[in-house]
Amino acid sequence: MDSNHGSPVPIGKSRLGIFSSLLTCSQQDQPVSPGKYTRSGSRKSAASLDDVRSNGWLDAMKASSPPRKKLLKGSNIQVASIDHETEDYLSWMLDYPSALECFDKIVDRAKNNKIAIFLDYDGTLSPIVDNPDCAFMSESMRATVRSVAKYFPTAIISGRSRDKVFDLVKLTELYYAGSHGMDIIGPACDSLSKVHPDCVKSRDDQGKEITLFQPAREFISLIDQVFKTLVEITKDIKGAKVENHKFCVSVHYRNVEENNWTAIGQRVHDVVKDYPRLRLTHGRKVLEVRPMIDWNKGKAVEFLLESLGFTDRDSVLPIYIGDDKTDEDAFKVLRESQQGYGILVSSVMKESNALYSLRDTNEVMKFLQLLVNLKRQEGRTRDRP
Ligand SMILES: O=P(O)(O)OC[C@H]1O[C@H](O[C@H]2O[C@H](CO)[C@@H](O)[C@H](O)[C@H]2O)[C@H](O)[C@@H](O)[C@@H]1O
Repeated sequence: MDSNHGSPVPIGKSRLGIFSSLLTCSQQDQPVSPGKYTRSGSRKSAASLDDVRSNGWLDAMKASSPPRKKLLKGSNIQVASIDHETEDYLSWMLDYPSALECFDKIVDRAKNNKIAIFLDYDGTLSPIVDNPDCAFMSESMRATVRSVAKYFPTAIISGRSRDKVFDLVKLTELYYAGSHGMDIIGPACDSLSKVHPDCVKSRDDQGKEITLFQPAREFISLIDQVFKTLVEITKDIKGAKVENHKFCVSVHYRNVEENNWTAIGQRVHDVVKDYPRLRLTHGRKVLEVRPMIDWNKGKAVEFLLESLGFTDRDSVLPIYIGDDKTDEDAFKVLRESQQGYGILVSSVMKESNALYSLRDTNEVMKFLQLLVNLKRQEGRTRDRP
């Protein structure tokens, strides 16, 4: 397991032509190198699998012994064997078992605890699309998240600005952390202001008492200045898009022709190198300029757990679902504290600090629906005479 998530990757030039020491996260869309997970089995020996992973055995066994002949999805055609890519992915699932297959095991841990749900937005609740302004979540996903929030404290933790992610999710019953956790609205909580003097008590649009925490507040004008510069220096690159997320800036190159990636990377790098208090990170076909502060999605999870009143870590089971490199900070916090579960959303093999996996947003919705059904069933059992 790569223990260096979130820390600078070794010096070298990336495909974007940037010195990778400046990138605190490595290439996102890139799957792990072939060979890391081989068709002969998992990269780890069975003996080294921990208790949680070993509960994905059934899934993993099925995965590592796929049927010799199988029906092609949606047809009656028999194929001699599944392709190598699928076989590699199934082998990868030995290390990151399906959270759907392991659902009972996951919730079993929560028997005497409350579950708290943390959700990333892009790639988790909405599929990745070319235009970030059109990354809408489906109505069925919205209804599912609304139901989840009825039974469990639920927060969205996104790289987008808090306002933008709220405009997309549109659910007032959730808590929101925007700008990679640098802009949090959580429940009112007195104890937090002792640890974080920047906490401000406020009221939301509905008049409800809330805690507002913006640890990078002093960077707002600097970020705005850098945003304007980045818009200017990328305006002649077709497909480039720059977003101002108040505490960070995103420079998208998804729609930029590949032969211009080096140019865009170099220009962004040249701007950021003049700001020692800013750092450059790398997401899914996006470069992100962020304040150099010790704060990330993992810290946002800890902050929200505390503001929700879960000071005793044994009383809560946090579940964090995300697809991005920045979500690794949250997975890592949960993994290291052995407090909850990180679930990686990925249809390609990736190194992760998560314990489980889901393939795509559809599987995320199925998982969330299972949680809701569980609570409804518990309610029916309780109400029975
Ligand atoms: O933390 P998240 O909620 O996952 O936000 C991460 C970034 O998401 C958005 O960009 C990504 O999704 C876009 C829409 O699907 C896609 O076009 C882009 O290539 C992805 O990088 C958002 O626009 C970024 O600002 C966020 O940082």
